[in-house]
Amino acid sequence: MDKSSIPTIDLSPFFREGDEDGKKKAMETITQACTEYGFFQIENHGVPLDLMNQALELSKKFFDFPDEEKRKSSPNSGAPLPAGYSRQPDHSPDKNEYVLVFPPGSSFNFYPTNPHGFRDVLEEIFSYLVKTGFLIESILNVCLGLSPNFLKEFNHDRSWDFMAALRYFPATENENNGITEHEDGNCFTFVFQDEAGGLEVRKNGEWIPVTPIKHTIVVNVSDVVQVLSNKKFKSATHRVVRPKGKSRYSYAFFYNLHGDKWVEPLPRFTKEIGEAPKYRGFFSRSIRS
Ligand SMILES: O=C(O)CCC(=O)C(=O)O
Ligand SMILES: [Fe+2]
Repeated sequence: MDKSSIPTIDLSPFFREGDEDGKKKAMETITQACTEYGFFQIENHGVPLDLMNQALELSKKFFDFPDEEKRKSSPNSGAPLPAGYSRQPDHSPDKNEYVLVFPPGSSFNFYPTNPHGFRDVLEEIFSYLVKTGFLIESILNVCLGLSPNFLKEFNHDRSWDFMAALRYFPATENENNGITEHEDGNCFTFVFQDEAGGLEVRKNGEWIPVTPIKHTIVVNVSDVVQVLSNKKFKSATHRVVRPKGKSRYSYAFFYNLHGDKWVEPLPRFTKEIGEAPKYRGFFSRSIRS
């Protein structure tokens, strides 16, 4: 594996019958990436490529509207969840704005009506990302040596997932923070991005740029998988550095755990192999990291 970039894995063997060798090789690379730092990219992932293009084009159009237009789809102050358009407060070190969406059909959703077709594309891509989530979940089970349905049974309720269409403002002379370094608190996150670049993952103390490759999706293993596996798989530390002279557009899809779920290292990674748990159990809360 090239030390200065993150691996890209072709998932096509999982979409055809009988390519056991292809699946095995893909899973070996995924296992290595998750053991080392919890980040990899996927291609032939099942999400239609023209839909990814459309989603990025429409979010760019939306974010280019004047504030007044964007704020028409801001959540009301009494809204139970901040669906719709929001912008990080001026005092935040994170300089981005975003549209937050919950699963299609959720009564919490509050979609922009402009540009035309944005809502349809957001709903469609959300559904595809859930399907790719099922696939990644089943692959992670096998990579961890768990039963193929383990994560699905552990976490069967998909109504807690959400997705953000994001726009990062261009860096200024003095600062370039887009999202401060963090780990995601969910199971795993998918990111796809335009060509601007700026996402970085920390590996052995060094920041590695996740160079955009058109039509790939970044998979970011998060805290729940790290805790269940007693840190066999790492929750990746990542950040976004804003490029100069241009905005950056991305989508982040959070494959979450449903509310108030007890999470602790599994016996398979602790007492069954004589290792002490590295974490105490906790109730997960499904919140944006
Ligand atoms: O926009 C990105 O590339 C990453 C977003 C992210 O890390 C997050 O929202 O947690
Ligand atoms: Fe993140």
